[in-house]
Amino acid sequence: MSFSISWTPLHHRLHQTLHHRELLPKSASVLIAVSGGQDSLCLGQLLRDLQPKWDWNLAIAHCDHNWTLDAGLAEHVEAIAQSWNLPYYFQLAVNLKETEGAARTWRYQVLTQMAQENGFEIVVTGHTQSDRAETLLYNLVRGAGSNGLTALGWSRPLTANIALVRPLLNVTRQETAQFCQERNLPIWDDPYNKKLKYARNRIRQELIPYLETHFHPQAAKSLAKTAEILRAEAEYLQEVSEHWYKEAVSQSSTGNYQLDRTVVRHIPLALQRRVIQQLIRQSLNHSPNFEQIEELVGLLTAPNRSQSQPLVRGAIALVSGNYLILQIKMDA
Ligand SMILES: Nc1ncnc2c1ncn2[C@@H]1O[C@H](COP(=O)(O)OP(=O)(O)OP(=O)(O)O)[C@@H](O)[C@H]1O
Repeated sequence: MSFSISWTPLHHRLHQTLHHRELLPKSASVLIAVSGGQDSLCLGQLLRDLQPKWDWNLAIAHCDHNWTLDAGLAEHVEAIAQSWNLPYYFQLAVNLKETEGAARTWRYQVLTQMAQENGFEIVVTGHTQSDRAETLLYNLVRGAGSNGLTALGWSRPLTANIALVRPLLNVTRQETAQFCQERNLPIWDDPYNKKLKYARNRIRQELIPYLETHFHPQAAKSLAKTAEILRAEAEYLQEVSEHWYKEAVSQSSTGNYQLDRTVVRHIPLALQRRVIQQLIRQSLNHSPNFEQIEELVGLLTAPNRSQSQPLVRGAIALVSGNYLILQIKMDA
């Protein structure tokens, strides 16, 4: 049986966002990552409502952490998928550490694999504007460059053929809660959300309310806006630095990656740092920290034969004439 529902302002906003940003093409196969929480339930319901206009092939995915406090959650999400008449995919974790980081890494691996094995081109998550603000603060206090502060983009590739899309980044958590209430969606009350030992929860429940009470009533919205501005700037810088990296990089006769210092020495510092970051990533498969990058920036103008402290796996950067060479230890 098919019936149409009338669209709310939230439906229209999502529809327009999807058009403007070209996030979910018509007739695409879309796997909706549903945690059982208000944001992903709201996303699932909205996409179902918009489906007749877009002709997507929708399905639900749930990753079961297999943690004690999650007992019953997977069945709850499965029942929702059934009531929505959508295929349901799920994966059970084995001995997953009870930390935010471990859970997140595992979930993205599982979602990617589910999409790959079942022919989905896009995985969507229910991340909201509120998540974006929290992520920005979380990364800011740890010390981040514009990449870290761009905090959750609208889309990124998971593999060459599969994209991760976050369609609700201009929707607040308050709006998703209200939508779920209006549509009577059965939100799973996640006990882990209440645990203040998790940094994200403390930011959500203590820091943001504090900022909104004492500094700016729309602090979360402003932070999300900053993330949006920084994202475009970071993308631009990345594009330019990739150009310079290609200009400067080569491989020595022994196969080590090297930069031509005469090329990199005169470009702006912001680009030097990114070029060096890329050199270390490509040759050592390692994301360098700020101090490691700064040390190598210093070598761009250092005398011949200068060298860095050992980097990861004992590799060092060495100045040889015009070149800054990353030397990987053969026995590493
Ligand atoms: N167990 C799960 N199964 C399927 N999808 C999930 C699960 N947990 C989270 N998600 C998806 O990820 C979105 C964000 O969830 P949450 O904020 O809990 O994750 P997070 O670890 O903070 O993510 P990130 O670090 O990517 O921000 C949810 O809206 C949902 O789409």
